[in-house]
Amino acid sequence: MAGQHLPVPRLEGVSREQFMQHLYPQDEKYYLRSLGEDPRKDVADIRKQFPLLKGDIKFPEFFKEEQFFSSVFRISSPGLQLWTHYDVMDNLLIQVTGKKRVVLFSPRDAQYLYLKGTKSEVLNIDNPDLAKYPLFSKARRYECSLEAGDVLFIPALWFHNVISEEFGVGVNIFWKHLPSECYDKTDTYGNKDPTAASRAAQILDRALKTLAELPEEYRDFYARRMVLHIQDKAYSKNSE
Ligand SMILES: O=C(O)CCC(=O)C(=O)O
Ligand SMILES: [Fe+2]
Repeated sequence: MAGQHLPVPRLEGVSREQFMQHLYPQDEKYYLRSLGEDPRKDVADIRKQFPLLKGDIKFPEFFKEEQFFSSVFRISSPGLQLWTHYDVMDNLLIQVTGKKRVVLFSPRDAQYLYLKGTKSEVLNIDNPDLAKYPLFSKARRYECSLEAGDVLFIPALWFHNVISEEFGVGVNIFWKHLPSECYDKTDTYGNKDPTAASRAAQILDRALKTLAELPEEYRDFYARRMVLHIQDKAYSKNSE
């Protein structure tokens, strides 16, 4: 617009570096996790959402095509950390560029991880608050470093915590290890518990409400007996 003065950024006292840092902060954290066409209904498939990359991606032949669940494009900024969580599908995590540290915990160590849903409440796994999370010190950590070209197999239910040590591009592939009908049909992220597990958890909630009808001393006694019954009937016999 002729004659009109447009606002010019005031740069007095600000170096070019400072200004650039303001526009493109180096410590900015970002994370791309690709989604399906309709994120609520469709699963991510990098071959569909990024057709230009299709030819560059060759899925390792570890499973049959009908077991395929999703393939997710992941881009992370340096320093980005993903909290400890589990997914319900088998997973190949492929590092394309950059470096990542992955810490894994066995599903058997779930009792030490202070879970809320699929996530651990212990966010700082390198310097945990042991006053708040005393059992965490019992969790055995398995650590590895992924560099460009590395592929990590993360079995279903194994907990993982990921730090991108550099800007990183990766792809992961989830596939079904159990028969298809065991999984929740509404799951788009690969992290909804198998339907039998969710149903059992609901029934347990009902059992707990029923136990609450008893006075504390009785409730405690019958709750302990139920724990023993669960251990006897449902724990795997080949522990460790
Ligand atoms: O590497 C990442 O950014 C996250 C990996 C992850 O959680 C997964 O593949 O399930
Ligand atoms: Fe994951």
